Amino acid sequence: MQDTVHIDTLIEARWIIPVDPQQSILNHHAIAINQGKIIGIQPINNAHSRFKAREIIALNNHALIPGLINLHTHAAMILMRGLANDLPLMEWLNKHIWPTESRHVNTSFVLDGTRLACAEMLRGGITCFNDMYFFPEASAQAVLDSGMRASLGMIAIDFPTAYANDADDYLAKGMALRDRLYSEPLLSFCFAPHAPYTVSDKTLTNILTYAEQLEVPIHIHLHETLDEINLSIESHGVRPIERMHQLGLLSPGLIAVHMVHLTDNEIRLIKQHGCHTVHCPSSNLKLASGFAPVTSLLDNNINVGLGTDSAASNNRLDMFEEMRLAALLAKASTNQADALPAHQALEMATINNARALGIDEITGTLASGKAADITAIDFSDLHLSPCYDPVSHLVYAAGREQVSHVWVNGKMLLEDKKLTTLDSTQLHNRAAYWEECIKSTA
Ligand SMILES: CSC[C@H]1O[C@@H](n2cnc3c(O)ncnc32)[C@H](O)[C@@H]1O
Ligand SMILES: [Zn+2]
Repeated sequence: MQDTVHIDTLIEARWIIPVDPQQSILNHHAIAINQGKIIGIQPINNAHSRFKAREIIALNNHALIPGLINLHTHAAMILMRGLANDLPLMEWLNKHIWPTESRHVNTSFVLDGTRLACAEMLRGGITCFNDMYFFPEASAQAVLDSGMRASLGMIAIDFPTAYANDADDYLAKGMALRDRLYSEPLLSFCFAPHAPYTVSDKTLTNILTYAEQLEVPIHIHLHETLDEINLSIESHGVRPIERMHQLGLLSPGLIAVHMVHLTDNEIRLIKQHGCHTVHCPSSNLKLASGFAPVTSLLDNNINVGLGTDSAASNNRLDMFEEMRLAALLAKASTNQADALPAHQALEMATINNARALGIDEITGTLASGKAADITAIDFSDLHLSPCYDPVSHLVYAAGREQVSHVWVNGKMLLEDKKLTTLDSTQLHNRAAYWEECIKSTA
């Protein structure tokens, strides 16, 4: 007879989907959580004899999955959602987004925008995101307020903004922030040079040196559009991936976002160097950037994660949408119905993303010893009944509206669809304020 173990929380569920290659789906099991960590996953009856929980949450018609991770976003840009639509990337950036950013983006914009984005992401079952934006100290504050996990970009872009004067200033500010918040358990950092067309060789080389010293990943937009590739050939004589290769940036520390226009040789290089890639299907479709060769990347055992990009180009921060689109696009673009099956889409949104961020020992699957970053999906709606395969429903039939509960590091941040850390009324008021500001200068 084993001793009873006193724990914080026991969550019972109809299905537990660990997204762990060693584990299949578990029916009528419970997850035991103590001090922020998963300490056991057992059949419900066994769990009750083994654990005495301060709080028991019975989710009898729900699935529990690892918290979804958004591997590429610019959270604060949610305040520009719907501002400029139906445009290709360069026109969208040059004529609309960059002028608006230059007029309005400051600490308070980023704080309000990132809080609003955290609210949307939590309501959609996202527990962690990888961000790239100006004033990351304000993003950090919003993330801490929300209780989410995040990786923040130490950004660099070779033009001055209200945030920094030049590349060295951007990097100094980013690294000072990292030094200050280094011990925050839910925060991590990436270097985030914006893109090949906005960052010089010198800045990229400096970033590489710092990234190697500090053992921090580099997060960059890469091969997003044909315009980007043509610009690189005009300015540098080579395509962007070749340039990154020449500069020494291709490595397992690189998180390359978009990766839309790739030759076989470029795929070989990415594989050889163990780079991580991020597929952003909605953003690529909406900006007409093209179709990333995701199936070829996966067939070459390249790690492919999933991201939303910003709410200004997507226009949602919805990882259910990205999983479904990734799966459907892979099938249509290869004429293979078995390309990118549902479970693989779920892996991309969880463990693949955690691996890219170097936090796969902490999160990305449901297993004993990992942080309790958990998303519960309610299967009671009519469109999810009957259910032969919960993973199929998660990717092809369910949506973020079915997310009922979210825990990060054992703390419940969404309870019965209600945010526990962020104030929705305040978020509405601040969004209305920014709408007026931006409209007044349009
Ligand atoms: C240096 S902060 C981030 C910078 O990136 C811009 N941005 C947003 N979405 C995209 C995209 O899809 N491709 C390239 N750049 C993008 C954003 O407006 C900020 O200026
Ligand atoms: Zn982006």
